[in-house]
Amino acid sequence: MSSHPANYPTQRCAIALDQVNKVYSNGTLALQDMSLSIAEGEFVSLVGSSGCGKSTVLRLIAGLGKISSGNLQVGKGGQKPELAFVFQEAALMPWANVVENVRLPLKLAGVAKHQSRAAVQEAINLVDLAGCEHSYPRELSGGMKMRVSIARALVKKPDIMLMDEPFGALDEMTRSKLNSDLLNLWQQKRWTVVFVTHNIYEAVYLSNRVIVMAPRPGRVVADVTIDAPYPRNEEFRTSRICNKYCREVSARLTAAMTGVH
Ligand SMILES: Nc1ncnc2c1ncn2[C@@H]1O[C@H](COP(=O)(O)OP(=O)(O)OP(=O)(O)O)[C@@H](O)[C@H]1O
Repeated sequence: MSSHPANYPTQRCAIALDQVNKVYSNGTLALQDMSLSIAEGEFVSLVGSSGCGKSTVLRLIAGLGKISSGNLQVGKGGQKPELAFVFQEAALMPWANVVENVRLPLKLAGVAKHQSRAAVQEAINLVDLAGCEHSYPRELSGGMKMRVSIARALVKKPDIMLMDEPFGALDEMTRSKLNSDLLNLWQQKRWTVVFVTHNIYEAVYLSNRVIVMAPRPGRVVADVTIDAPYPRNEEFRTSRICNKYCREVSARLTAAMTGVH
């Protein structure tokens, strides 16, 4: 059984793209008629070959760039949700320790140091870095740096997490551990997650739905619901059902690349 209450993900729409087109200033049609609806609390992955517009979707949701036509709605009824972005590069400040790196978004928002202390410590604890508060990035492994990056995203208590290949540069063991820890966090915090990855296995393991995109122009060619309960553990990773979904997503990707849908 899922450890989510029965109403998670909710039926409330968190993000809706309706026939969105995105043309960059150099004329590149990055997205064509992209329609995608994501419910609050849902974990959705975007997969597709390089250049199919995955990062463009994330950037548009984040408000980093305008759609060319269509409709994009993030949040409901004029209430702007809190958004957090996590990139493949942890992009930490090398001269600052873990606490100062995690505190950055609060500092930029003008929150005084003494008022941010509890939130910073909570975020550090959540990513399992308690004890490393005073370490500098050069003293941390790649996986630990990514944990700091996730803590920095968590510190403002986001409603929506946008993750652009966050674990793409990590070795398989570290990626696998961070995948499990991310799922645990998601189950506690119930953000809406949009997760970009090139790794089919990771997408299936994590997601409620895997969206397969095709390039030139970028568009959705398949929307695969991963009908398997959470929590997903080691048993799920090696299960027949997980394997079945990986094969299905893989076939859809191959079809997308060869133009046969
Ligand atoms: N700022 C930009 N100006 C012009 N074209 C752009 C810009 N950003 C992206 N593109 C183009 O838009 C298309 C989609 O790019 P995007 O980065 O969204 O793809 P992606 O699926 O995330 O690729 P990757 O997996 O390689 O990161 C590509 O053809 C890319 O060259």
